[in-house]
Amino acid sequence: MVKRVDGQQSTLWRGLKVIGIGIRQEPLMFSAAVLGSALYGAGTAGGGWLLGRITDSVLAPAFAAGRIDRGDLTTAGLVLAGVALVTAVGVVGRRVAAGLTSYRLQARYRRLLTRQYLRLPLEWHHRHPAGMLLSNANSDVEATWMVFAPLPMAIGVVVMLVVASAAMLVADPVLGAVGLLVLPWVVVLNAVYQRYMSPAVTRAQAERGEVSSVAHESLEAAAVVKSLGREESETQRFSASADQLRRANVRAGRLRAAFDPLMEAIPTLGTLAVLAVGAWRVQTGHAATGDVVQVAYLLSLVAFPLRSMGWVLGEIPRTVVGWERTSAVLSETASMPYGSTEPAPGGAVPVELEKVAYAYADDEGAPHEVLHDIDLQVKPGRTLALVGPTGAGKSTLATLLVRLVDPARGTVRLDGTDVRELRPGGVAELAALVPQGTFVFNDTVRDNISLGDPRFSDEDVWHALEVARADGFVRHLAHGLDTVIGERGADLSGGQRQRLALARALVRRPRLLVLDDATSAIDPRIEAEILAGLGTLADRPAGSEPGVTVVVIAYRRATIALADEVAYLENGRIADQGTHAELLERSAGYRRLVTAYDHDDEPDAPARDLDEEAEELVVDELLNEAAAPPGDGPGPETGSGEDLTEMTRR
Ligand SMILES: Nc1ncnc2c1ncn2[C@@H]1O[C@H](COP(=O)(O)OP(=O)(O)OP(=O)(O)O)[C@@H](O)[C@H]1O
Repeated sequence: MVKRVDGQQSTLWRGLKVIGIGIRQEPLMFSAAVLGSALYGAGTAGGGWLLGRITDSVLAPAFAAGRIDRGDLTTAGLVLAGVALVTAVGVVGRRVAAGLTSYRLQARYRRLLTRQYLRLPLEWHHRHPAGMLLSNANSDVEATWMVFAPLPMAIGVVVMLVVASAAMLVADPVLGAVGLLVLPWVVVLNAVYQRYMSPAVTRAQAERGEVSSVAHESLEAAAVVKSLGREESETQRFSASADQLRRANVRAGRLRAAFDPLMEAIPTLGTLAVLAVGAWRVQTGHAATGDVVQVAYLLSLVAFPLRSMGWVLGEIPRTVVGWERTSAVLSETASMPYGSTEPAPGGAVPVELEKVAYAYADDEGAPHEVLHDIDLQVKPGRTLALVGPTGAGKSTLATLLVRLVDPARGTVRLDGTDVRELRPGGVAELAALVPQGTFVFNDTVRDNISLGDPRFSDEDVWHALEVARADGFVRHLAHGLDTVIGERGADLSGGQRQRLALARALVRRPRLLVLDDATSAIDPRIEAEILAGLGTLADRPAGSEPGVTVVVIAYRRATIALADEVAYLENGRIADQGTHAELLERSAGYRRLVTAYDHDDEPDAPARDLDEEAEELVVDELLNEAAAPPGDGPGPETGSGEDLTEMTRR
């Protein structure tokens, strides 16, 4: 009957199934909580029964005789104290165990979700906003398992309900029956409550996810919002979303507020009925005063289990909504297939792309191809600059090279092996990507570089920092490698953050390094030093290719100048490939783009002449240096480089 698919019943059924899953995962803790609750129920109901007996056998005779038997009174007091102790142990046990059940389940599902987020391929993440994922791992998990706080109480006090009902009927069947008349009303009330509450709670939970998404976006874009003076409109956007959540919560709260007093009132009305009928039955000699006291007391006790069942039923819609939202993520099967090929040891790897195409899914899920038939080779140890107008597909190509995504067609080969055939973790051993957006963890410099990997000693970390030309500023930090960098590296300059991100990739001694605009805030001279120094990272078997193969997405002439060759990408195709000079000569698109880089931002740059001069000096020098093999001689030492960086940024 419960399974019938109308709104309320199916919600209840689905909720019970989720509860079943939780119980199977925490059977011991849950049983302990129910046991504690049963002790409490038995103790409380037993106390009621005892009270009736004490009234009849100790108090009533004492009133009749006009004197009290101290022995009887002491025994009665001790028995009642014993029962109270059992009840107290039950309450504490139930609270602790119920809390542990709920929080352990929450912790387990947060871990599962986090693992799933990390396991799911980038394509899946493209389709799911980060705010939504946060909401899944936070409020949805909480909503799912909070039901385990009142549940043991509701189940345990069934004992109380049964004991109290039996005791009522034994004390006086007529009075007991009058008292038990409240039960059907409670069931009806709960059914009505579920029907109205379920959609209200579903709505509130969805709104909670939405608020979380908007908040996450606003915080992510804090700098943009502030710099463009959009605080007011962002505040309004957030307010609108928060307002929707408030309305949804208020609606759910109103329903709860209407339901709770009714739930309270029903047993109280029952007690009134028991007292009225009881007074009449005592008068007519059909019942003893103790029976009336006992039934009235037991009925007031029954109010509690009924309420706790109401709490559980009130939580069930949230449980169902939370579970559906989290299990949607957990049941995602999207994954990347892996082979078992071990990456062969060696030095710089050759890179080969053959007829590679890649498509993103649009809003309707239809594929939208952004890279078409890419054929590209990079010889080991060479540096290739990927150049192209915005949206040409450079970053997408970078993610394919390190297998963050797989091509829709074609093959990406590293060291002659299709990346799909490498064992899990194989690509990460060969290649490292430093992405466009530099991410720095709110952690020490050391952990930002090693990411907690114990394979890397402090010596390795310092060496990577040296190659990334980050050792200078790290040595000046208050605690060196132990300095905790503020959230997202807010304490560092853009160039410093980029160099840390670079060191993070370099410490892993990649044999292919992919830099997606990862040096844009670094002074070109330092950038040249970094690329020239990459060879010193190599700790490779004799006879293997030296150094590192580098693919660098370049936006500045200074960066392009550092490459051995250039691939010019236009509308998702390789329009031309060759040296910078060759492309300047024969590719009109490339020429236009590179010239545009030269004159970019012209109207807005106040120190334009100085900028141009500085950049041209550096670029000319670099173009000359680029002709010589890397590592021919160290570049000039240029201090922090941040000032020059700002001058020479396009
Ligand atoms: N997550 C995504 N979902 C859908 N389309 C995307 C996604 N990321 C990029 N695209 C689209 O793919 C195309 C190539 O984007 P990509 O970021 O690779 O270009 P790019 O050359 O690196 O651009 P830029 O120089 O601006 O960084 C663009 O048309 C872009 O709109």
